[in-house]
Amino acid sequence: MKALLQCLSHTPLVGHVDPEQYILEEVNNVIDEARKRIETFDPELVLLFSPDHYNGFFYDIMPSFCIGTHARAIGDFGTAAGELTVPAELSEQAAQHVMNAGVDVALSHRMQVDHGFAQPLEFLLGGLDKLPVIPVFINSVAVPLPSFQRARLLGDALGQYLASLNKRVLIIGSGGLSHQPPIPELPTANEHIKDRLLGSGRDLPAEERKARTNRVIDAARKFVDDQNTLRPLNAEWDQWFLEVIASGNLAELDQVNNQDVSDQAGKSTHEVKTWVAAAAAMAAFGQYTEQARYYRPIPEWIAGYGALTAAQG
Ligand SMILES: O=C(O)CCC(=O)/C=C/C=C(\O)C(=O)O
Ligand SMILES: [Fe+2]
Repeated sequence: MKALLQCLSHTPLVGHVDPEQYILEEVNNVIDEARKRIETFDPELVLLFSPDHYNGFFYDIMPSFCIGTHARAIGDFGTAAGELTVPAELSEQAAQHVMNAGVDVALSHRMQVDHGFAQPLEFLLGGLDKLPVIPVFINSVAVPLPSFQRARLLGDALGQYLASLNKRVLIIGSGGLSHQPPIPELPTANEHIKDRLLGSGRDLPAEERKARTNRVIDAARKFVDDQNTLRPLNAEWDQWFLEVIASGNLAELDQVNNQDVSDQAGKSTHEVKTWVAAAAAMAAFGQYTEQARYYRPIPEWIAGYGALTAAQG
């Protein structure tokens, strides 16, 4: 088996605002099982698709997609901080291959990443530096957003390249499903936040980082009490999306309209494009079959929380 697909929601709220113990245990069990499957697969390389939340990518220059040859996690919300182990040459070759395939991707020799990248590496592999990781950013919050089709084509191009390497590749999609946590938006931001979104947020003072973290925690507590304080989770949309990913009929998503997704499932639901890209990369290795699936709306995490594993065959 040359590739294994693991899609997993992330949440910065874990450990800050948690659901009831039995739900926490259920999720921990899902992660443990995913981790065991990965250990058995014994990957030599990881392809990780993740969004960012205005911690590494800003409106001074916002690419739709970016591949890193070096990446450092900032350690927000208590996630791990430090360098990822990135195979620089492979990342650069992968970027060239993607460009040759007709998908224009940015390249970063100094990528700054947040919990979107760090959390799956910690949960699934036990740390940031356990295995070589090609980090791929997909803009999922800063309009204008890339389309579902472009995310699929990005994933397909990367999968084609990795399939040629003759390595065991773990492909991870980090984020989703329906959710709309409080993330500032440029048109409605005050002057200070606007400046942060334009790039000064790259190096946030500790006090402001703390305030920002607390703001999200407060919002989660309010959301638990009243799910109309933010856009409500949409389990029906999530189940539909999971079914499409599991079926492998990814081109079905090409027609999905970004505005409809924001309206129906929440503005951060675009993070599921990491799943689309990851599944498309997996499909480039050959037909895949779903191995495991989990879904539960978890208001404490402001998330339709899900996981999906697929293997070749
Ligand atoms: O306060 C901010 O600017 C950012 C808040 C933030 O990072 C929230 C992130 C939420 C998720 O990553 C998620 O639910 O997927
Ligand atoms: Fe996120």
